[in-house]
Amino acid sequence: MEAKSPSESRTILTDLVLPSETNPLNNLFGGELLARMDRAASIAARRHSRRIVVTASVNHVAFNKAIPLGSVVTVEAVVSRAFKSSMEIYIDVWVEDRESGRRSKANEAIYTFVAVDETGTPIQIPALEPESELEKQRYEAALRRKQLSLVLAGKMKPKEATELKALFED
Ligand SMILES: CCCCCCCCCCCCCCCC(=O)SCCNC(=O)CCNC(=O)[C@H](O)C(C)(C)COP(=O)(O)OP(=O)(O)OC[C@H]1O[C@@H](n2cnc3c(N)ncnc32)[C@H](O)[C@@H]1OP(=O)(O)O
Repeated sequence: MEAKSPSESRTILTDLVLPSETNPLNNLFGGELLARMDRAASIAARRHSRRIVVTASVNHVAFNKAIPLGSVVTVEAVVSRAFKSSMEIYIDVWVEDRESGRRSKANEAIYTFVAVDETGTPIQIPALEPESELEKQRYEAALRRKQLSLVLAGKMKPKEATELKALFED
């Protein structure tokens, strides 16, 4: 199976914040943003694997900035590392200033998707070859995040999480 580059999975969704999608402070609901991120991430995972994909885990979400009603929001998802059947998807959320058009980073998230066959059994996917410096950094750190996610899910013993342990031993 031929390795793929992150740009082959990059998925960009741009949409408005409508009144029905806001909280009492007139900012975008967290749940609405999670849904937009899940949608973009699933397309990125599908583009990388060309298989049926399912969300295995939401590893990290940070709501750093509230996103006001009427904002133009861009959700950018890309595969940051591919393992055997699972993929880490890194999501950056940008908000566009209505006056200047300048984009600022509002949130980010990290999801894990697994490629499966028609019976729901995990299936082998192509490797990922990072190219830019940022892609390489995210690729390197992805194994630690996978181990942390597996430990939290009770699917890996902490003592087996060697990459994760190394982080605390530096
Ligand atoms: C083409 C362009 C246009 C496309 C245009 C249309 C595209 C449009 C696409 C629509 C796509 C809709 C996308 C909906 C996405 C949902 O919303 S799916 C619904 C929510 N998710 C689910 O229902 C999943 C339910 N869970 C499961 O089915 C199983 O637990 C899983 C995820 C398949 C894993 O199964 P398992 O028996 O644990 O299998 P196991 O072999 O142990 O693990 C498999 C891999 O997952 C990893 N893993 C398992 N759990 C975790 C965890 N908690 N954390 C991290 N990794 C984990 C394992 O480490 C392993 O990784 P690899 O070493 O193989 O890489």
